[in-house]
Amino acid sequence: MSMIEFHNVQKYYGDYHALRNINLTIEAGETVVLIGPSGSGKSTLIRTVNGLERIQEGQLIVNGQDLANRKTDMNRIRKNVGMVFQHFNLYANKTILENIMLSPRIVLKRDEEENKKLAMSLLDRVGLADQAQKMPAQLSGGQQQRIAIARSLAMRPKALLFDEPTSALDPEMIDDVLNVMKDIARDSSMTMLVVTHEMGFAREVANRVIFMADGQILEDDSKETFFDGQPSNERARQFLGKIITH
Ligand SMILES: Nc1ncnc2c1ncn2[C@@H]1O[C@H](COP(=O)(O)OP(=O)(O)OP(=O)(O)O)[C@@H](O)[C@H]1O
Repeated sequence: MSMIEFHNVQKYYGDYHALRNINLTIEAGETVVLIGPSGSGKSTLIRTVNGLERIQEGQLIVNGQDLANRKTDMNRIRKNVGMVFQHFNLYANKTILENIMLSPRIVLKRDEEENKKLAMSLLDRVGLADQAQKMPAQLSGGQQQRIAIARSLAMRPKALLFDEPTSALDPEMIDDVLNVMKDIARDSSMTMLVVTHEMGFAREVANRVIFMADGQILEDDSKETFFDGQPSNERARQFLGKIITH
């Protein structure tokens, strides 16, 4: 069974056709990078995968569940599919440790001691074990984003969605966040769908690169084809030329 399957998916905002006949299959363990110009539908596509946006037509199967079916339990989907946003979205009035422990405690009813142990090991994994008792506002943007990633991992999801996770960060913080993401991508049990313009990340750890424009997928290549062989689609080639700086 594939982790994520789009079959002829259509998504509208009112009259606006935001996703046009999306067909896409992502296998468990794959790291897929989604690129494309502003307004091409990247966020919309990624947000349909955990039900933040509903689709109007077609079939979308995530972890074996059909998201087009209104009876599908979205909480179950969100337990298995985590999301990291551009603006971290940490709970401002809770400590870093509490931010990580909250959902597993409430949603998974994880034992308190085990929950704390896992939270501390995740803080260690993102290089911030010494920040456990701080409040989010005391941390830099890059540190907050690494906490948001640790918080997603604490649910032990099967898939993680990243929506431009480094685009709100100061340049000097970006590498620390990308290094954490690369570490997760190398873990073959995690499926990752990442909207980013960080082509270094894509070159290093992506299995595939997908190019979207006007709500359509115009190119879906292995990273080798995409970066070395040149994409066959003209717009994808032009876009790539613009975002890769040598
Ligand atoms: N809630 C909404 N209501 C109406 N239109 C929307 C909504 N969300 C997005 N859109 C429109 O859908 C189109 C695709 O938006 P989306 O945010 O998915 O693009 P994107 O490729 O992620 O862009 P960016 O790189 O700028 O974030 C845009 O034209 C946008 O204005």
